[in-house]
Amino acid sequence: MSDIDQLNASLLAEIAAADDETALEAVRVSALGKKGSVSELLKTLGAMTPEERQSKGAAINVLKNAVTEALTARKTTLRQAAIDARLKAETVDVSLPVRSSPAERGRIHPISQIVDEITAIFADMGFSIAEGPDIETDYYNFTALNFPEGHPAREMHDTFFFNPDENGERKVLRTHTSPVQVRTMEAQTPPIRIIIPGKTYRQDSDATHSPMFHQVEGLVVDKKANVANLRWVLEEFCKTFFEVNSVTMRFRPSFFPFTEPSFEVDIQCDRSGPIVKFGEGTDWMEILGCGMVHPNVLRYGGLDPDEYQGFAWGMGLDRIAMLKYGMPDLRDFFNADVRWMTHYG
Ligand SMILES: CNC(=O)COc1cccc(Nc2cc(Cl)ccn2)c1
Repeated sequence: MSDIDQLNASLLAEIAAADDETALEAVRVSALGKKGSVSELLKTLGAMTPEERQSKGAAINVLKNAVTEALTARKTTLRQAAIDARLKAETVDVSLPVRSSPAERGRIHPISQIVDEITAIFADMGFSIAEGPDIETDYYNFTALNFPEGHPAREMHDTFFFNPDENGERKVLRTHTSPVQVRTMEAQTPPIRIIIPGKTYRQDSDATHSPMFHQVEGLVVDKKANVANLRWVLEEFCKTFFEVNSVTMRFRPSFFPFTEPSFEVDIQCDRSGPIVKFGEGTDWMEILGCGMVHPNVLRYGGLDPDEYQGFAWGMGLDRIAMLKYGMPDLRDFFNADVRWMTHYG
């Protein structure tokens, strides 16, 4: 066997024995690198006679091509083997049962569950869902909702204010989701039937008040909308939400700048036991505020109160969720304690 045949055999054996790309690269450098065995052979051609160079040169080129092809083939094999190994290691067996621990499964936060549940109930009644900015202008959060200048709600003790911007305008963190309703009245010709879930903010924090809380408000504006319609809409909602066939509600006269008349609504329940029961009992639980949209608010929305009427309501979601889930402390909603989530989620 010639020295070229011996080199060919040993290089092909080294290439076959390389079990990863690093080892294979080392073999390539040892054969085809500047000081590689094949490169050294090619350098000997210079000192040969033309006849020797012709025969030896051809043989060395055959060797070089054979080694190059073997290196390429081996690299492809190794790459495919690496892909197969990953596929095997990372394969997810979708036929496996779900993980035992709920905490590992991940879950929907109870507030999100309640938002989905309430918006689904109103969506079934023909309402659309509207959203708006959490950072609102003073105009949409107060003025367009008929809050007079100097109203206490406009004070710092209740509302988060931003520093005035370059135009001297002071933005606020919205204290309710009502601004979205004004924006909708400006943008949409009645009939309007919208439900607005969202975060709201107030300078308040104790066992039943969190500085960030969730509200759902609703608005109906049409050529004919009255208190009887309002009562029906809220009764239908409560029966579905509290899962009872009949519900007794009490409308107590109240006051909100943006509604006239205004009411606070209680639902009859039984609070004698550890868990509040709805649809029975002789106790009352306040669940929401509502009323006929004040004519000034219709006007701010660009509507003529002689042509259109409306009613609206608002409820604190966190409070409703505490009622439904029987939770003692509102602040637990936002502590992201896995034990709490496991229990309520
Ligand atoms: C937690 N929420 C409450 O205690 C009371 O919320 C309420 C009560 C009555 C009406 C509304 N919203 C509303 C919005 C517009 Cl644009 C016009 C008229 N009203 C919200």
